[in-house]
Amino acid sequence: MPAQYDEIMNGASNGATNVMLQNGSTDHIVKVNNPYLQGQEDDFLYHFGISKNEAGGLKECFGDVKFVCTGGSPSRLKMYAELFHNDSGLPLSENLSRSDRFCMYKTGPILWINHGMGVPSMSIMLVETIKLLHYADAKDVCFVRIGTSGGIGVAPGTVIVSNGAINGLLEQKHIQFIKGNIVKRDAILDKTLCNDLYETASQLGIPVDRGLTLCADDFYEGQMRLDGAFCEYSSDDKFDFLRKLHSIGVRNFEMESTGFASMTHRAGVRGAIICVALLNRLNGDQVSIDKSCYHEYEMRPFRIISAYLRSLLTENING
Ligand SMILES: O=P(O)(O)O[C@@H]1C[C@H](O)[C@@H](CO)O1
Ligand SMILES: O=c1cc[nH]c(=O)[nH]1
Repeated sequence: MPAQYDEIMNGASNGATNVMLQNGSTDHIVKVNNPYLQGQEDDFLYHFGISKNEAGGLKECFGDVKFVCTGGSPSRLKMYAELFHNDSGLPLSENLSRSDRFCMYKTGPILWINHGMGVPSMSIMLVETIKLLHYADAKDVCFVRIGTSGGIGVAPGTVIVSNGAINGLLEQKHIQFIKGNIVKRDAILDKTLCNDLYETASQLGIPVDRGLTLCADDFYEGQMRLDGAFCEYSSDDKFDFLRKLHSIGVRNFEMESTGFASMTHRAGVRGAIICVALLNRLNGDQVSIDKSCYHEYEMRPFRIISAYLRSLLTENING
């Protein structure tokens, strides 16, 4: 058994034995809906390098998880986990992922996992995390994507709390291709969690707005940039589209929201997305902010989730 799992199970590295996180739900399991899994003795979560029948048991390791915080970059998520460990005093685990695809850190009942760029990468992470938490018998889990985005008609640095996620056809649906067909699934975020995060941002004095998030399949043409390697539309086309999006309530572009909203909904877990706008796309396409400004911006979603999580943490005196 790797040292880090051993430590976690002995309560040495995550403090899970006496920490509760009250997130307002009761006894909702993390759902999987796959009859084939029932007949399968073991299940290897390839992109984490973790098995269902892990020595020591997934329940002991992950059964207490109440929040999964996720975003694209592995180093950013590691930094968030370390900062949350400092903010909360909760012990920080080693990287629990044995694969280099994703990192996974644990601070008490909170997991910090990166998802890479775009829905295809993120969906692999979500499927394996949903199965992991299902096998661990975790209950009442919330997932929050804390990320970056391109703002539409908002000042750079504004954090957008998504009140819906739309695909490139401007529908609140996640599109998959299965069996040669297009399958569309509802993209649904948790209103209460979104409202709570919006309130937390307001209380912290962080510039915040609510709006729809457009989930693009790429950074350039899919977001109507004029600075990609290919561009077969005009500047007028771009601005017409951005203005149309703004008029129907879209406030930012990113690349994961519909997949995130539909998969969390299908798993019966509550999901929310808060992304800082790195730029206002009505003013340009290049993300050319300096390093310290970028850092200040990427810290804003973290400051919100950290304050929110700390407000939910209580000591379980019976633990
Ligand atoms: O991980 P974040 O939220 O920063 O990811 C956004 C969406 C795309 O994956 C990426 C493009 O730069 O930024
Ligand atoms: O413009 C942007 C910035 C970050 N992420 C995106 O997907 N688009």
